[in-house]
Amino acid sequence: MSQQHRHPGASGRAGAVPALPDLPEATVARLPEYLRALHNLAESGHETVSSEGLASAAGVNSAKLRKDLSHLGSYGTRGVGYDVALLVEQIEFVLGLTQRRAVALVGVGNLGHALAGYDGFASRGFRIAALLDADPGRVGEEINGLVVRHVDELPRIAAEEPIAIGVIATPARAAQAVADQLVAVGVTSILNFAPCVLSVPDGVDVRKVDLAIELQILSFHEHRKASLTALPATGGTALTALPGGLAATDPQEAIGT
Ligand SMILES: NC(=O)c1ccc[n+]([C@@H]2O[C@H](COP(=O)([O-])OP(=O)(O)OC[C@H]3O[C@@H](n4cnc5c(N)ncnc54)[C@H](O)[C@@H]3O)[C@@H](O)[C@H]2O)c1
Repeated sequence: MSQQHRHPGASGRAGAVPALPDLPEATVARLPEYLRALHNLAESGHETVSSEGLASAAGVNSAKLRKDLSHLGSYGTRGVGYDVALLVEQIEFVLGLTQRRAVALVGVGNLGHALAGYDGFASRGFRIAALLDADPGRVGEEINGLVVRHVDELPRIAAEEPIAIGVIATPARAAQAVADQLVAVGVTSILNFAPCVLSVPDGVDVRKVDLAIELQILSFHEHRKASLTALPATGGTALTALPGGLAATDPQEAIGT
């Protein structure tokens, strides 16, 4: 997932909750991984965990984990490690998960149906409050106990209950208009599944999920691995010819590594 837009000085949503630490974005991205690992540890009866244990459960290196958690003022206890319940509490507080946030999902087609039927949001602090679509043929359909409403009802829905996050699962050609509608009713966080760049005002955060891009990045690594095994050793520096006469001289400078 990529971050498309973030307004200046907004890391950690400064202003909304003044006591929050100003965290590096990469740390913010890892906190949900720690949280998931901590929940699993708690479920299996662990009350404490070492930084190495938590790092390996979360799939990161332990020095990075210690640095991340030090931003929260969490250093663990020498010889004991971190208190699992306390760390869950701290991370949930920082991520703003102590309140359940209302999500409006716009576009209830193939992907929208899958998202609307996914139970995992509730256990992670989110509640799908509205399902919206422009197709009258979809309006009225019930998914997981929620009835699909027409997207034009968005202002009424947002007036009934503030929408914290808007999820866009429409075709790309409709996504900008939907983003504008969400912004117009006060939504300041958008998760965009449509393969396009959205233009939003300052103060609105957009994150984009594009599985095709993830596959393309993996494709690059596959391609690179194949090219490295095909090349004879060149004393550590491989020179790979690219179309158009370009050359990649440093295979370590791969995107996404
Ligand atoms: N991010 C990913 O990894 C990923 C994966 C699959 C699909 N997608 C993208 O997700 C989007 C949805 O894909 P899909 O397969 O579910 O498409 P779909 O055609 O099945 O569903 C799209 C829905 O959006 C609705 N819609 C169209 N315009 C609208 C508007 N203005 N307001 C509200 N609803 C509107 C349609 O009526 C339809 O129900 C596409 O942009 C697709 O490219 C992304």
